[in-house]
Amino acid sequence: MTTTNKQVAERMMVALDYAHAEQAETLIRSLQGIPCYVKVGMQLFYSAGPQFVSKLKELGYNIFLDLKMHDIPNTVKGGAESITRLGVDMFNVHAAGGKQMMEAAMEGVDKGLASGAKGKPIVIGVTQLTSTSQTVMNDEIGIAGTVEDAVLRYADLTKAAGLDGVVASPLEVVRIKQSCGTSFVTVTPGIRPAGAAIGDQSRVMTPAEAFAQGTDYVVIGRPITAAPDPREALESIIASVTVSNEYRNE
Ligand SMILES: O=C(O)c1cc(=O)[nH]c(=O)n1[C@@H]1O[C@H](COP(=O)(O)O)[C@@H](O)[C@H]1O
Repeated sequence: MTTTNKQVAERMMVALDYAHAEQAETLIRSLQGIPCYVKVGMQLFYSAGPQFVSKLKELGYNIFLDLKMHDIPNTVKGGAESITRLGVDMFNVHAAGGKQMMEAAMEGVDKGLASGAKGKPIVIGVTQLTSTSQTVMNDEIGIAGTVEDAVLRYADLTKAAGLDGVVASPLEVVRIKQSCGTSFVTVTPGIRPAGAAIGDQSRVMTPAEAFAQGTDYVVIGRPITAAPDPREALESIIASVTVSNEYRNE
């Protein structure tokens, strides 16, 4: 793997959206040697639990634990403390829980660190889910204005609460970076290589386009996990970013 490809791979987060640990293990084996992040979401975590996260950590993976906590501040604080002790590299909470809830998450991280956790995880706020369209946000959920403005509002709130970044679609990255600064981390799902099925996603971009917006990490699930050859799918996504000439890894 070339240095550029390695740098791109390190910013790819493969979503292990499986109901059983064995399925995730099969995928992990097929991706061996590619230095990507792996994302453990609720489907896998609720079935395979913290032990499986520890196992992935022992294999040397960087882990994004995507449990999207959204509860009263005290409960989120306790959840964040437990997650920090688990030793993941990144986790998320819903920005819609508000500033006090997000601050409580950061207090939970501090408590986890004080009780012996090894490293501080990157903590990010979920803005508007990438499956949410303009129409759904306005007419069903009842939030007025553009999706982009709603995402921006959540991003500013997340920053004010002291978190490290947000989950958003790549379409909003430029404005988030303008408003919150270039070091404010953006994690962008809703990634679809050209021609791939969009499925339940709504606000999508190709991997090369997402990196050209200046995103830090892209999250990719089904375009890899549902491919006949997941390793080949990931390698060709990595190569598509390299050849775009738009990706800059400063
Ligand atoms: O927090 C997330 O990771 C997330 C936020 C969001 O707004 N949209 C979103 O798709 N995700 C996750 O990103 C992954 C996208 O998967 P695919 O649509 O299969 O590529 C899934 O695991 C989602 O749970």
